[in-house]
Order: sequence, then structure tokens, then C-alpha cells
Amino acid sequence: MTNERRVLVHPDKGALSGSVAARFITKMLDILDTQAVAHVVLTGGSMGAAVLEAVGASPARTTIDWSRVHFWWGDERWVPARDSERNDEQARTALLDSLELPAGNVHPFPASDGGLELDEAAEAYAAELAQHGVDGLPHPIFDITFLGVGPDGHIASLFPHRSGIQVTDRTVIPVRNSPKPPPERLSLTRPVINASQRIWLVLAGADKASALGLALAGASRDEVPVAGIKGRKRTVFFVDGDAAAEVPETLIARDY
Ligand SMILES: O=C1O[C@H](COP(=O)(O)O)[C@@H](O)[C@H](O)[C@H]1O
Repeated sequence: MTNERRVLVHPDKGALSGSVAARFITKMLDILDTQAVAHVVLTGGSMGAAVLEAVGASPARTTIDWSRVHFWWGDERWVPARDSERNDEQARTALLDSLELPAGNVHPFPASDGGLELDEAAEAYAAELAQHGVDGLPHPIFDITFLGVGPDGHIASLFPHRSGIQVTDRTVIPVRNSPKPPPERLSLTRPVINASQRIWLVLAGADKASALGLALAGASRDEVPVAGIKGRKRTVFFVDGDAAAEVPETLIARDY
């Protein structure tokens, strides 16, 4: 098995979200066949909710014992609970509210109206990750981590030319003055993300083509943060044709 990065191209956004959802359900079945519990990281952004909606629309979702699945987030916008800008709120609406999940399986980042300051919120999420740590690590080893990619190449809330992408001594960071609104955010750090068994990046649209092309051509993670992302077993870029426009043909596999 190779853990080289792969690019899987789909004809359009609908095909992309449907294909990722089907693979997710199949992979979860495989994982839960050999493990008691699975840990999954969800993403915000344009494709995050689309994939979860496609999972919710699939009759095959009933084959999974969701009570054995824990959901975490790669990043969060520092806004009040239930705000529609929150990544967790989008995921609840798209899928989680329709699943039979023990409340303890859902691990949202703290919200801005929860009584904590931003730094305290980062520490609180780090402590929650540590409660589920394995192999001496202060965090779970995630089975599948979903990531979106911004047009500037950011993943989670780790932005180009900011210190966050270089942080290796913490699992969670507060983000201030984010170039993308809202300005305050919380994010997992690169070592936690890269400790995931599988990282599935889902991106669509011509505005993502340059970042993806640069990342795969060897740009630095400081310049294009997604360039620094690699899972333990698999790193797959699930993309549409527009996002794949600048990917070298030799790296492309087509799903049609
Ligand atoms: O703000 C965010 O943006 C990125 C990418 O979003 P997209 O809409 O350009 O796909 C997302 O991955 C991240 O989770 C989110 O907080």
C-alpha cells in the first residue's frame, strides 16, 4: 500500500459529493468491522456540507452503527453556538441531526457565547482531544479526516504566511486576524491532522485550481498550507474537473 497523494477527478460537484459520500460509507463499514470505535474529523466550507448531505441522502447510511462513530472538527469559526456560520451547525443540519448519535460522540469546538475566551477555548478543545488520546499522543488517531481547501490553499484555519501552519507543540490554536471572515477562529494543528490514517480533501471550482496545482508541484506549506498535509495511510484529493485544471496529468485518476 502506498501513501502517495492521489487526485481523483469527478465530472461535477454533484458527482463529487455523491462519490465521496459512497466511499465514506463503505470505508466506515470496513473500519467498524475491525475497530470498536471510529474517529472522524469534519470540515466546513462549500463541499463539507455537500458531502454530508449526500451521506444523509444515501439509503446505505443505515448500514452503519453511528453510535460507534465520534465526530470532531478540523476548525471552527468563533461565533455563537447555533450560528449558521459555524462548521458544526452546518454539519448538524446536513447530517448529524438525522443520525442516532449519543451526545458524547459529537465534539464541537467551544462557541464564543460559551463563557470562555478564545485562548481558553483552544485549551478546552485540546483537553477534550487528550481525553481520547491513544499511543501516548494527546489526541485520537483519526480514521478519516475531511478537509476543504480555500482558494489561497488554506486548510482548517491554517492560512498562508501565518504562524499557525508551523505550530507543532500544540494540538489546537486560537486564530486571530484571519484573512477569511470571521477574524477569530480555532484550528487543529498540522501534526494532529497529519496523524490521521486517511486524509480526504474535497474541493471543487476553478478558484481552487491554482492552490491545488501549486501544492502538488512542491510549493512550501508556508506559501500553500495544503502542501504540508499528508495522512499516515492515504491522502486523497477528491476534486471536480475545474479544480483539477492545473494538476499534472500523471497524478490524475478519473472517476468517470
Ligand atoms: O472557512 C473555512 O474555509 C475552508 C474552505 O472553504 P471553501 O468554502 O472555500 O471550500 C474550510 O475548509 C474551513 O473548514 C472553513 O472554516
